Amino acid sequence: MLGEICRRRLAEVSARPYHFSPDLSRPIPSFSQALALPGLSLIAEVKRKSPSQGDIAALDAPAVARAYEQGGARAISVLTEPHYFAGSEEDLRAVRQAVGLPLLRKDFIVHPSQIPEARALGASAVLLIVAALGELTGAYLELSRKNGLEALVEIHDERELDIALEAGASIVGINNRDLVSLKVNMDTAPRLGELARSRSFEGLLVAESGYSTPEEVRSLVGRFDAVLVGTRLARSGNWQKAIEALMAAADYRRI
Ligand SMILES: O=P(O)(O)OC[C@@H](O)[C@@H](O)c1c[nH]c2ccccc12
Repeated sequence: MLGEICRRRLAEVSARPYHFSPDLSRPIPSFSQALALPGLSLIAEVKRKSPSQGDIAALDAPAVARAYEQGGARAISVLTEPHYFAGSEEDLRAVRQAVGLPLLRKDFIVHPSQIPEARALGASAVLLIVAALGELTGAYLELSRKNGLEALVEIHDERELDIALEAGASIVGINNRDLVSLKVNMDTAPRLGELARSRSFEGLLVAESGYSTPEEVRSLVGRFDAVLVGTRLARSGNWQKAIEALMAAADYRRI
C-alpha cells in the first residue's frame, strides 16, 4: 500500500511547477514546545478517509480543527494527501486561518518541493515516514530545518528506529500501523518507545494510530510525550466532547 501511495504522489508532485519560497520571517507556533508541555499532549487529526477504514467522516476541516482546539488538543494534524485520505493543501491553509495551534502536514513526502510548500501553507512540522524515505530521511530532515519546519520522523520497527536516530531526529513517532500491510499492533509503540529510550533517545516520543479508548490513552502517560489520534475523533460527530472523553483518564492537563 505504501509503495502505491508514494508512487502516485511522486508522479503528481513532480509533474507540477514547484517553486515555493515561504516567508520564513512569518512566525509559526512551535510544534515541539506544544508536545513538551506537562502531561500527555494530544495531536488531533483531521481525517476523512483512509485505505484501512474507507470513508470515516465528511469533515469541514476548519470547523473540526476549531472544535479540536476547544477540546484541548495541543496540535493538529492535517492530512493533505488527496486520493487515499481525501485531504488537500487547501485544508491545511484553511485550518491555519482557523486556529492558533501548531499544525502538522500529514502527507507522503516523497519530493523536496513538498517541504517549502508545507511551510508556505502554514505548517509548523512535516511528517517524514522512514518506511518511505529510508536513508534519505536525514536529508529531508535537514531540508525541513532549513525551511523553518520541525519533523515528526515516523518509524514502525527496529531498523527504522536506527535510521531515525542516525538521522538525528528530535521528534520520533511510532506508528502501531504497518503502512505496508495496514495491520495494527498496539504493542508496537510501547515496545519501540522503550527501546528508543534505552538507546539514550532524549527527544520527544509520539504514539500513533489505533487509539480509541481512555484506557489505551492512559497507558501512554509517563512513557510518551504525545498521542496522535485520527479516526476515533473524526467519527465522533462531537469533536470537542470526544477529546474530553478520550483524554480525561490521562489527566493530561493537570500532570
Ligand atoms: O486514525 P488513527 O488510527 O487514530 O491514526 C491516526 C494517525 O496515526 C494515522 O492517520 C497515520 C499515522 N501515520 C500515517 C502516515 C500516513 C497517513 C496516515 C498516518
